[in-house]
Amino acid sequence: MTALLVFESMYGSTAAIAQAVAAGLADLRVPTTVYEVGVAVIPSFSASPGLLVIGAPTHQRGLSTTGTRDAARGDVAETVSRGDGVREWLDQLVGRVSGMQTAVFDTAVAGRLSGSAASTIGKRLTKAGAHLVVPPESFTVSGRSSGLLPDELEHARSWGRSLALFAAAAPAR
Ligand SMILES: Cc1cc2nc3c(=O)[nH]c(=O)nc-3n(C[C@H](O)[C@H](O)[C@H](O)COP(=O)(O)O)c2cc1C
Repeated sequence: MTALLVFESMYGSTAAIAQAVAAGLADLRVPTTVYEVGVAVIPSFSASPGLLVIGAPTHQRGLSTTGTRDAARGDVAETVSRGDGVREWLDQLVGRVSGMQTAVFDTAVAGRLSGSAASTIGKRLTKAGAHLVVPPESFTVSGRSSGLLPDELEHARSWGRSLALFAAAAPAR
């Protein structure tokens, strides 16, 4: 099995989680290609990855929009993602994911009211017929642009290892 991981990130935290998840998959011998969403091609039916993993920062309790990305771009000299985000990438993807094994994650601040980009992505994928091998996962940042809480990279690597196990155990579709 191989995996494709596509992420969006403004300040770098979701990018760092993406690399740690890929390292966890690699720990269990699942080669994983990681792409920032702006350069990620849409997987085709003929070249479908065994597992598609998608991650994004939580903005306004869900996926980023042009407006929230512009707001983030006002905070720093350069953001990691410079164009469209996962929301727009999913618009192109949803017709092609029926039966695909997927997993989704986000970064968010701690709290009951923070919302979850991963939950939004997961709903769109399952509605389009994809299978989530594990529930959506959130990794916690300490604030809007102040980075990940300690231990979140190890949490992400461990989640990556669990993805490899669940994807391998899932029935063929
Ligand atoms: C415009 C904007 C809106 C945000 N809204 C939320 C939110 O509703 N809930 C939340 O948990 N975090 C929110 N955040 C904080 C982001 O989750 C945080 O910036 C992100 O996890 C950092 O990841 P990144 O470094 O990959 O961009 C918001 C950030 C921005 C810039």
